[in-house]
Order: sequence, then C-alpha cells, then structure tokens
Amino acid sequence: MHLANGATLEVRGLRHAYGRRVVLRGVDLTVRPGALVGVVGENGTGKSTLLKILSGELRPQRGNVRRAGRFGYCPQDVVLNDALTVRQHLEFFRTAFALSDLRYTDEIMEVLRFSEYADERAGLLSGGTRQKLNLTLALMHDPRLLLLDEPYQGFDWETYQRFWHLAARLRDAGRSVLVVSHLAYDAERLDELWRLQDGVLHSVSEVPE
Ligand SMILES: Nc1ncnc2c1ncn2[C@@H]1O[C@H](COP(=O)(O)OP(=O)(O)OP(=O)(O)O)[C@@H](O)[C@H]1O
Repeated sequence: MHLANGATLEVRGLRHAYGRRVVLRGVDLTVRPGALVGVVGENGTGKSTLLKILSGELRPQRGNVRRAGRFGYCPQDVVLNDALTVRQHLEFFRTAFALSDLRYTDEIMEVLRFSEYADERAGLLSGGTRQKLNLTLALMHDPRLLLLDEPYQGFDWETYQRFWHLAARLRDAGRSVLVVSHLAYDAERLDELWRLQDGVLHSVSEVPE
C-alpha cells in the first residue's frame, strides 16, 4: 500500500480499552521514511498495547492503522522456541520471509555480537542474547518500518550503544524506526520523541535539522 503523503505509518483516532480500563483514548501518529521515533511512557500507560495494534496483533476498538510496505515487529515478550537453536530460528524465518540467503542476517548478528551462539539452543541463551535473537528476527528481512517494543531489554551498555548505531544506520538508509521504552531517552538519538500519557501522545521534542 502507498500512503498518500509518503508515510510508512499513519495512525488515526486509536482507542482501546480492556474492560472498563481505557488505555488509548485517541492516538494519532504519522511516521515518515528515514525517521527514528521514540515513544516513552511509564509502566502500564499502554505502550505495548499501542505496538500490538500497530503490528496488527490486536484490533483497536476504534481508529485505523495504515502501513506502507513490509514491517518488522519486535514484541516485548521474546517469542522463541527453547528447543530450537539460533540457526534453526533463522532458517525458519528465512523461509517465512522468502529470503534467498542470510547475508544481511549475519551482518546484524555481527553488529549485535552474538554470531558465536548460532548452534546454541534458545533455551540455554542468556536473557540479553535471547533478546538479540528476538531483535534479529524482526530486522532480518530489512523491513521499511520497524516497530520495536523495549528492544534493548537485558542488553549490556556496549550492546545498547550498538543497538542505537544500528537504529541510526537503518534510519539513514531510509527505514522508519519506532522504538518504545519506559525509559526517557537522550533526545538527541531521535528525530521525534513522544510521551504516551493519559491515553494520548504528547510531543516531547523535535530535534532540529
Ligand atoms: N490483555 C489484557 N487484559 C487486560 N488488561 C490488560 C491487558 N493487556 C494490558 N492490560 C492493561 O492495560 C494497561 C496498559 O498495558 P501495556 O502493557 O500496554 O502498558 P505498557 O505501557 O506497555 O507497560 P510496561 O511499560 O509495563 O510494559 C495496563 O494497566 C495493563 O495491566
């Protein structure tokens, strides 16, 4: 799908409640190619609910989401099969994404520094390494839009820095990167920063050109 204004993601009037608890009250958001966008909010404000709706995992009660092109979704809960090795996960997703090879995937693994775990079963990996695999599965088909829910949970400081370099590289290559976190970021890493509060997004900062 091509969105009229060239955006990769367009969200209008999202509302969602769990029973009587209204979590999203009217979320609007437009994400452009080559934008690194952050959404922060305290625990329980609805960030994961928002990303589940953006990825299509959850249907909103009201409002609509339009995406252009392929997207990658890194959910907060790691979705791995403990009995399979890292390589088996990659092969499975290679087939699902119809990729001819894993060259780009190998590059991501090098950047995140976990190539040496290729033959390890997922169930034996540390939390941070599981998260590296979770993130790689979302990136490996080089989607135009990335929806990343707390993508660096469990990362050590160096890996955290490497993650941000990778995100900036993808942004510079014209991808849209949306990162959700309960931490307030250094705003200079981002092109736009939004705070989810009381069910709506508030602009926190716009980084000048
Ligand atoms: N399936 C569900 N059924 C009922 N309530 C839910 C469900 N999922 C989330 N909630 C509630 O909705 C609110 C928002 O949850 P959500 O996980 O979206 O927040 P979050 O901002 O991602 O939180 P965190 O930073 O802790 O991950 C919370 O009060 C949560 O308890």
